[in-house]
Formats: sequence, structure tokens, C-alpha cells
Amino acid sequence: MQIDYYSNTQDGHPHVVKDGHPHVVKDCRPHVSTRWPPRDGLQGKAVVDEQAYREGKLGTARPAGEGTSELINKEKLSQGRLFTRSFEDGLGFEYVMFYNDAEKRIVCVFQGGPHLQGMPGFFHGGAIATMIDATVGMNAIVSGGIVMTANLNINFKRPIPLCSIVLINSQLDKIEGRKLLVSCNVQSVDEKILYTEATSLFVKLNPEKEFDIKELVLKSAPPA
Ligand SMILES: CCCCCCCCCC(=O)SCCNC(=O)CCNC(=O)[C@H](O)C(C)(C)COP(=O)(O)OP(=O)(O)OC[C@H]1O[C@@H](n2cnc3c(N)ncnc32)[C@H](O)[C@@H]1OP(=O)(O)O
Repeated sequence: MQIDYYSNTQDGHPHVVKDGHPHVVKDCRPHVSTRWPPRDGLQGKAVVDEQAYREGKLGTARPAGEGTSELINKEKLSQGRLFTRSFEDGLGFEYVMFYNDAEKRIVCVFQGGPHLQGMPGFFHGGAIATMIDATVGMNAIVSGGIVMTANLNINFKRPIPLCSIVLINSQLDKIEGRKLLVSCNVQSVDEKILYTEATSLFVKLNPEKEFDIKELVLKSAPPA
């Protein structure tokens, strides 16, 4: 992925360029994509489609112990995808990470698409958290091997405009046995605006507990 910093686009933001061609992010201007508050009297109601539920389409949402096992089958698990790469091009997470081995640092250039909207015109906090987790997680993985997030603390200081490009600067601060402490901040490309700060703890999987990542996944999933 390349970032085109120079094209003068309709929404005023630089766009992602793939294969040498600018990728147009549709309707990312807040006044086009915003509809708030939600309509149709759905505010505050949990809506569950019972038919879809019975057919297994919402199987993974069912609480454990209530027939989940027959709904989450091997076929569904085989459809697993990395969350950050599961959106249509340009609509979700577009990013590239640069790793500096000597400094144990990762800089992620991130441009979220219009389907990551939370408050109108701004990114959803969960989308920001996801991208932070992915960046500090990658920093921990390249520094320490297979790890899982044990703790993630985020301070959201300023809302991030939807479709804007930001830098996620992450730094490995310390390794204590199996624990890796990684911090990061999210800034505007010109580094004038500090949007978010975060600290995290990653734990390397315990070899003495005799599980690897595959076993961990299998243990976490209910039996087929
Ligand atoms: C773009 C590419 C993206 C690729 C990167 C993606 C990264 C995404 C990573 C994730 O999001 S992972 C998903 C979210 N995380 C989880 O689901 C993890 C769930 N938790 C666990 O599986 C276990 O709790 C965990 C593996 C993290 C730790 O279990 P262990 O049994 O291996 O650890 P243990 O209890 O022995 O604790 C080891 C040390 O960590 C400490 N510790 C563990 N959890 C802690 C916690 N939550 N807070 C503080 N300290 C913690 C614990 O006190 C201890 O410290 P000491 O060694 O000093 O005694």
C-alpha cells in the first residue's frame, strides 16, 4: 500500500494508492454518510432475528452452553480472517507498518475508511483500539514471538476525523520475563495533534503449559 499525499481529493484527505492507482474512498465525507440518531425506533433495543439465530447465522453470538457447539463448526472457523483485513478495500482498515529493529519501534500509517465511523464524522473508539492493538501487538510479536494482549489502556484525547491519515508510533518499553510492555501514541501526519495514547501488556504464551497458538484456538472454540 502507498499513501498518496499529493492528490487534491474531493474530501480534502490524501487517499490510499494501490497498484499505482488512487483508490477512491466513497462517501467518507461526514455530511454524506451521517445518519444520527438511528431511526425506526431502534434506539436502545437489542434486536435478535430468531430465524437467523436458529439457522446458525448468528451462531457465534449465542452464549456458551446454549447450543453454541452445533452452530460453530469447522467450516465457519475455516472462514476466519484477520479482523483488520476483513473489510472491502477502502472501507475499513488501510494501513502499513514500518519496523525499526534496533529501536524496537513500529510506525503504522493508518487510514480508516467510512465503515469505521462512530460519532458522525469521526472514527469509532473500538476501531482505534483495534488498530492500536494490532500495532503494539505486532511490535510485541516481532520482539518476543507469539504473545497475547493481557492488558490495553487507552486515553482518547481528541476525536479522529473519519478517513484522515494518522501515525501510530509504538515503542517496546520493557521485557520482564514473559511480559512485554509496549506503549504508543496516535498523531496527525504533521505530528501537531496528539489524538490518543496507550500502554499495553503482552504475555508470551507459557511453554510449560504445553499449548501453542493452535491448541489455544482449539481449546477456546466449543467442540464441533
Ligand atoms: C496486523 C497484524 C496484527 C497481529 C497482531 C494482533 C495482536 C492482537 C493480539 C490480541 O488481540 S490477543 C486477543 C485478546 N487477548 C486475549 O484474548 C488474551 C486472553 N488472556 C489469556 O489468554 C491469558 O490471560 C494470557 C495468555 C494473556 C496470560 O495467561 P498465562 O497463564 O500465560 O499468564 P500468567 O497468568 O501465568 O501470568 C504471567 C504474568 O503476566 C501477568 N499478567 C497476566 N495477565 C495480566 C493482566 N491482565 N494484567 C497484569 N498482569 C497480567 C501475571 O501477573 C504474571 O506476572 P508475573 O510473571 O510477574 O507473576
